[in-house]
Amino acid sequence: MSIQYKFHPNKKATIITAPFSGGQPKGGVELGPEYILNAGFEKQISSLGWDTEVAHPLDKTDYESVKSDEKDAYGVKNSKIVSECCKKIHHQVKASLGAGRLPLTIGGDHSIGSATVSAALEHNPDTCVLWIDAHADINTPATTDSGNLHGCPMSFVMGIDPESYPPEFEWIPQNLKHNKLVYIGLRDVDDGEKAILRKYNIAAYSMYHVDKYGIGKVVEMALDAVNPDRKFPVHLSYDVDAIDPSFVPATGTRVEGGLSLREGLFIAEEVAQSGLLSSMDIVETNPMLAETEEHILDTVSAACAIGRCAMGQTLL
Ligand SMILES: NC(=[NH2+])NCCC[C@H](N)C(=O)O
Ligand SMILES: [Mn+2]
Ligand SMILES: [Mn+2]
Repeated sequence: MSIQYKFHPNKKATIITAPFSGGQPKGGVELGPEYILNAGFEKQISSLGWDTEVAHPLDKTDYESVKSDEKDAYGVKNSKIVSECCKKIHHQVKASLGAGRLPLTIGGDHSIGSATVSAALEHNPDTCVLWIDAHADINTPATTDSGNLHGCPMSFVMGIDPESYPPEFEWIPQNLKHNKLVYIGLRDVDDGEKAILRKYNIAAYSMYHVDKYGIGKVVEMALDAVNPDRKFPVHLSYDVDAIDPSFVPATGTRVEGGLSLREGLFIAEEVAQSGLLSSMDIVETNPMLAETEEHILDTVSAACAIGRCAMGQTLL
């Protein structure tokens, strides 16, 4: 039986490329979308019955040559280009949703999460967010040590400590409520982020919970936390580093002790089964950090598989 998508009954999707690396210092993550598309991703999604199109909102803008490793007066790096890139992605995600299509944004680093999540919420304010990641990405410019903006998108969308934001981020709609976000896969959370998670009582399932309860129960608890009646649209923001680096080596902030590949794919399958998927990101694939050809293949294949599972591929 094929899955019914409540918010996308006509099964139309836009694959949105976000070839951008300015949210973190390492080069190569901007090549993620190209590798994923070259692996045949669009065909894989259309084979599942989706009417697909591909959008390139960043066009050929050269962000790489203007990227810098200097923190600004607010303690973060590259605010101008991150903001500019996010604005373009935000408008594309909103346009796709407005046209009745499921936006599937492929990165690129996770700084674009503030663009996609805020767009999903503008389209439907009931949307809840499943953030699958080793990291919480909820630093504010005041709490971040690294100054890397891919570690901050969730604070921007929630409007946590807005006085600390560079003016470039004033446009981001602060439209995500604290009870609408849930994490799975966490295992490297900064102290300032832990304080934020506690202060706002944000639902979070770390690898400890995955080991303790099993992934099936954890996904159920996660959906219960943000979508108890299973009626709200789901934005799935998937950082490939949630999966253990032994399966997904080519990513910029690897953390040992992650999800098995099957656990990682199960999350996407279960979101698909809920029928509530409305929009999605797959980010942080960095082919340049591979040490071997096999590393590239493993990582790109995992990114494609995450997308296929969320878009309705079943094992039988
Ligand atoms: N999207 C990611 N991979 N984020 C990693 C963030 C790491 C760290 N918490 C930081 O703020 O820099
Ligand atoms: Mn991460
Ligand atoms: Mn992330």
